[in-house]
Formats: sequence, structure tokens, C-alpha cells
Amino acid sequence: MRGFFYYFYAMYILTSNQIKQADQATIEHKNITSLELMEHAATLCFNWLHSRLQGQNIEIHVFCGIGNNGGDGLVIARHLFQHGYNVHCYIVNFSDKRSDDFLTNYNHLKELGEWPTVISSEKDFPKVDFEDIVIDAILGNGLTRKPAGFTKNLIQYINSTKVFTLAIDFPSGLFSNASVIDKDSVLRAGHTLTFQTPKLAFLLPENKNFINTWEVLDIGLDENFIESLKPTTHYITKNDVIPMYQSRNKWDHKGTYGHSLIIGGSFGKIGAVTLTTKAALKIGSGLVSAYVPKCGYNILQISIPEAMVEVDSDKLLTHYNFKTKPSVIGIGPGMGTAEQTAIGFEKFLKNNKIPLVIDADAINLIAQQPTLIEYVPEKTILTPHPKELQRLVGEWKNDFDKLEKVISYSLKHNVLIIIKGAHTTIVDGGFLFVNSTGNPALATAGSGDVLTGIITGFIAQGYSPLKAAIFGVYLHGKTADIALQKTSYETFTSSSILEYLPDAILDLFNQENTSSQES
Ligand SMILES: NC(=O)C1=CN([C@@H]2O[C@H](COP(=O)(O)OP(=O)(O)OC[C@H]3O[C@@H](n4cnc5c(N)ncnc54)[C@H](O)[C@@H]3O)[C@@H](O)[C@H]2O)[C@@H](O)CC1
Ligand SMILES: [K+]
Repeated sequence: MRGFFYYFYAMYILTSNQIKQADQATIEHKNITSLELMEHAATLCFNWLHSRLQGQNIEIHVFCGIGNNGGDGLVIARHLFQHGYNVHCYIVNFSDKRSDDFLTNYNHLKELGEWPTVISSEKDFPKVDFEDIVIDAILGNGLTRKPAGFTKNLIQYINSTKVFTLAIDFPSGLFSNASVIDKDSVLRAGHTLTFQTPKLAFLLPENKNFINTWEVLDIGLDENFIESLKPTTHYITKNDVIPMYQSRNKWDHKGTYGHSLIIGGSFGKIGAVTLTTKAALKIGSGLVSAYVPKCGYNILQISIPEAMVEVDSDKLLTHYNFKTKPSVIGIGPGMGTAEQTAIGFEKFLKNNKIPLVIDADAINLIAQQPTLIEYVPEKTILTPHPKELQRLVGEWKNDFDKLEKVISYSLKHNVLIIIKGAHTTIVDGGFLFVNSTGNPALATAGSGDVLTGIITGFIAQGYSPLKAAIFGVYLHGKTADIALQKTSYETFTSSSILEYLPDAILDLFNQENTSSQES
């Protein structure tokens, strides 16, 4: 058992410093040398490549820096030579402070008669063709400043060839926990083999040009030590959500699974609240009610016979005087921001004590009147899309700054925020949970409305807000991943999320491929 939730497995996202500490602890606790650790890590990279190339006669250029990332490159180059590949190895000579393990592997290669070519300026750049392969072992976890001089030029040159690049640990020039300032100084990796844990930088939209696909190679760092670091950033995989699943008992009845109330809708936007209501039902909320303007009554009753419906004014939400006594409320989809709606919403918030999931226009209303956040119950979940988030926490300079701003907001108001995107991130105070599932099929109208319904429906069933958010976000993404085996990105709609929800849940019990560490 390990992990923040004491699950049997949790994948952390470690910072550069934490990785360095874990490297050191592993060397001490497992009684191995750093050279052995390097040999092991780099051999995993070689095996990855070898299993795909199977000895093909492709020109492979291995660019090695002078630190331990370069050391990895030298080990990979040695294995490639020994397996008869057409390989060229280069030392990118940006400093004379070579690491010990780099030097040992440098000598090892020379002893085999394979002398790397030293690159000390632009004139030493080799010819790289589009059909070749580049292994990028120039800079890794030790990056302390942006690459400059001929190193930057080399990175630009490699980028310009559009050759396939396999980055070792990091695309050179990419910081794990800070924003890239000089975008021309970062290698654009085709695929990245990163050690032990995903890196936060890989998961942020601003780095989309540097990171394409990536995967984690487990190099066997000391897990107990990693645990002792109490990492605050998690990568949510199937292994994390399986233990969250609450199974049902024979004697349970619909009351056991709570009552969700979905509040939203306005004339022309009844579809949004309909999707949210359907989602709350589909995820298993025992009872589901919707509170909508009168114009939505027939639509809701006809399209969701399982739901109960209460109504407000003709075309807008104004009074919020529902009789239902729900266990949780999801509010906002399609609600609009009309003045009467805003006035009623303020009164509702000031009187409400029921757990909340706040979405869409309800977030906009809070952004318009920021003090309203003080009236939401603790651990209320807010699910803003980027524009709504900006209205809530203000403009950010970059994605790291955005996370900082959201963390402070979450801490200050004791709420959970779900930052929606390719890697949807749940922020709970100082803790980040970054989702691994989903794909661009989810970029479709109503996708967020369905997410709100799923999370609300989970809370109704007794899941804590954090678990509901993590599990909901994971399953929401998983529906789209499963759907792509049968349908296309374009034809997947928000209703398809509901259609594939059963498959996403059943997949939890499918033993194969329980660790989705790739992206
Ligand atoms: N420490 C370990 O036990 C292991 C480390 N491994 C590899 O070691 C890497 C980290 O190695 P290092 O800490 O030696 O660091 P790097 O190899 O990433 O960088 C080398 C040195 O370059 C200098 N530098 C930083 N930014 C620079 C810039 N912009 N321009 C020029 N020089 C710059 C720094 O002084 C740094 O120490 C990992 O990414 C991984 O590839 C792996 O072999 C696994 C085990
Ligand atoms: K690298």
C-alpha cells in the first residue's frame, strides 16, 4: 500500500530536486553505484529503441551533453554500436565540468574503439537527414539555465531537420518546473523516455511544441523514499481510481445513493442542464431532480423520464425556491448571467448549506461578484473552462503561474478547482491531481456539462468531493479513449460520453494494462 490515499499504487509527478534526492537515496539504500543506476536507466532506453528498430540500418545520431544525461547517451551509443547499428556519437562540449559517470562511459566507449566526435562550435555540426534518428541526451534533469551559444544553435539545427528525435529523460532545454522563456532553445522531441515519473512540464499546454508522446521508464528508484517526500502532485491513472470505486450491497436502495439536484438552464440552453441531469443519473445517483425555468419542463420530462423536475420563472432562473431536499447540488449549466438570475443566485448561495458543484455561468456570476465565493460550503467544486477560470483567478503569465494562482485561490477559499484541458487538473489546496485519460474527441459542446453531472452524481453516492472529482475526470476522459476504438474524434459528442460511461467503468475491472503511464 502506498500513495497519498494509501492505495496500492500512486504515480507521483516529481520535481527535478525530488528526483535528484530519490536518485541519491536509491544509490545509498539499494547499495548500488550511480554508474550502475545510469547503466540500468540507459539500457532501458536502448531496449526500447532496439525492440522497435530490430537492427534496421537507419543512421542514428546520439548527441550527448557532458553531465549524466550525456552519460546516458554514451551508454545508449555503446549498446547501439555493440548491436551493429549505424550510429554516430557526439559530445556537445558546452562545458569542461564533465560528470564522473559521463567520463567513465566516455572512456568505456573509447576503449571499444568508438571515439565520439566532439562538437565545440557550429562548424562541427554533423549532417542530419530527415530519415535519420536523433537521440537527444544533451541536457536532462540538471538544466539550470536556458541553453545558449552553439548548444542552442545545435538544438535549433536539429529542430530544423524535422528528424525523429528520441529525448532521454527530458527534451533538452525543457525545465521540469518552470516556464520556458526562450522557446528557440528547446528541442522538439518526437518521443520522450522519461525516468521514474512524469514531469509537470510535459502536461502543460504551453509546452505542446516540445513534448509529443512520452512514457515513463521505471528505473527502480526507492519508492519508500519517494513516499517520504510526500509529493504534492499526482498523475491519475487507473491504478489510482480502482480503489476509489464503491461497490454496491445487496440491501441497498435508491436512497443509499443520494439525491442530486441539477440547477441550470435558460431559454435556448436547456440542453446543457439536460446533459448534466442525464450524467448524474447515468453515474448512479439514486435520485436526480432538475430545477429549470418553465420553458425547460417538457424537454426535461420527455428526455429524462427518470428525473424529477421543478420549475422557476418562464425563461430564466430567478427565485431558486425548489422544494427538493438533495444531498448535493450541481449548478450553472446553461443558466445564463441575466440580472434576475444573478440576484437569485446570490440569495441562493447565502442560504445554501448543501454541498455544491459549480459550473459554467454560475462561475461567471461568482467572477462578476467575487465575494460570493465566501458563501460556498467547504470543498465546493468549481469546474471552469479557461475563460471562466481567468475571470475567477485573474490573468496569468504562463501555465506554472496559472497553477500558482489556482492553488492560492483554492487554499484561500477552501474549494476544489478543476482546470479543464488536455490534462485536466484538480487543484485541492496545495495538491494537484493531473489526469491521464482523454483526447480531443472531448473538445465538443456540452462535454463540461456532462462532467459536472458525473461529479455531482458521485458526491450524491457518498464519494468525497476530491474522490468524486478525480474519479469523474478520469472516467470522463476514459469514455473518449475507449470510444476511439469504434468511432471517430468528429462523431463523438457529449451524449457519447454517457454512451461509453458503462465501458469506462467496466474497464476498471479489466486486469490488462492497469498502468497507463503513456501519453
Ligand atoms: N543521478 C542519477 O543517479 C541518474 C541520472 N540520470 C541522468 O542524469 C540526468 C541529470 O544529470 P545531471 O545532473 O548531470 O545534469 P544534465 O546532464 O542535465 O546537465 C549537465 C550539467 O549541465 C549544466 N547545465 C545546466 N543547464 C545548462 C545549460 N543551459 N547550458 C549548459 N550547461 C548547462 C549543469 O551544470 C548540469 O549539471 C538525468 O536527466 C538523467 O538523464 C540517469 O542516468 C539515471 C540516474
Ligand atoms: K535530453
